[in-house]
Amino acid sequence: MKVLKRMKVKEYLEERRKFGTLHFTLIDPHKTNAENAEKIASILKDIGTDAFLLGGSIGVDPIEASEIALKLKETGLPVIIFPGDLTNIVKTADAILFMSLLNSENPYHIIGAQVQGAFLVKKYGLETLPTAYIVIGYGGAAGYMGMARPIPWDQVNISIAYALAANMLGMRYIYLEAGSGSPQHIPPEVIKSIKKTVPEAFLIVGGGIRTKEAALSVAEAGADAIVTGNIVEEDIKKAEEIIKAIKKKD
Ligand SMILES: CC(C)=CCC/C(C)=C/CC/C(C)=C/CC/C(C)=C/COP(=O)(O)OP(=O)(O)O
Ligand SMILES: O=P(O)(O)OC[C@@H](O)CO
Ligand SMILES: [Mg+2]
Repeated sequence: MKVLKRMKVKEYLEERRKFGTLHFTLIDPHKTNAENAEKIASILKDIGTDAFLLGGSIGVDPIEASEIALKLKETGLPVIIFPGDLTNIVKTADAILFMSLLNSENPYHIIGAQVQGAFLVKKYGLETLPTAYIVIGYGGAAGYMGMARPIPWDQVNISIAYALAANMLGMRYIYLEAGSGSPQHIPPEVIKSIKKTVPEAFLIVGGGIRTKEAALSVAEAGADAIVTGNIVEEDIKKAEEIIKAIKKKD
């Protein structure tokens, strides 16, 4: 595997997905400081996490976030901004999920924030990963702050139609979000149907994944990457188990 420094994040993700489901560790700068992030990063890198997502819905201090990004970068793994808003955009990251919350009721979260952030992203030289952000079910803080109209869990066809429309609009990455801390993760049948409809899309799935069984069911349904946030902060051993399970190290 080539080292990331000579590789674009997009190429790195494509290369890695050939070997199975990826794991993304989500770090929220509002909840984790640079020292703690460094510890988490070194533990989870050794177990096999593939990249770091950096972001939060609320209370992000861009100065702290840029310090955290620097620490995470020391692992050699990509640091990808997962923006809750403009304060999440920092120069020291490698890339950004340049995302539109497709099922928001507020155009600000569909195209407004992106217009406001575009010059900054360009100025910082961040690699952009064009992402459809689709909120399903619970929604959590992201759903609330992003004024999403979450798609009901059982309305599988509506979720498929969103993913198809995103793909037709040229969005390479599709993030299926159940909401941070969701009591339920994205149902496997939703993931399966979307994977079948848009097999070429890079499917990121997150929200409410807290056990290895849950992670495995999401991976087997066709997720290209699984995101875990809360469990990393609450019980790092469980996060390690999740990574080992999807990397088939158990
Ligand atoms: C600035 C650019 C390019 C885009 C704006 C991005 C959009 C559309 C944001 C609106 C939706 C939103 C608020 C997403 C948040 C995504 C995120 C960082 C989630 C991480 O989890 P938290 O929501 O912080 O969960 P906790 O409650 O566990 O802290
Ligand atoms: O914190 P959890 O529930 O793992 O959710 C992760 C992520 O999808 C939130 O945006
Ligand atoms: Mg958060």
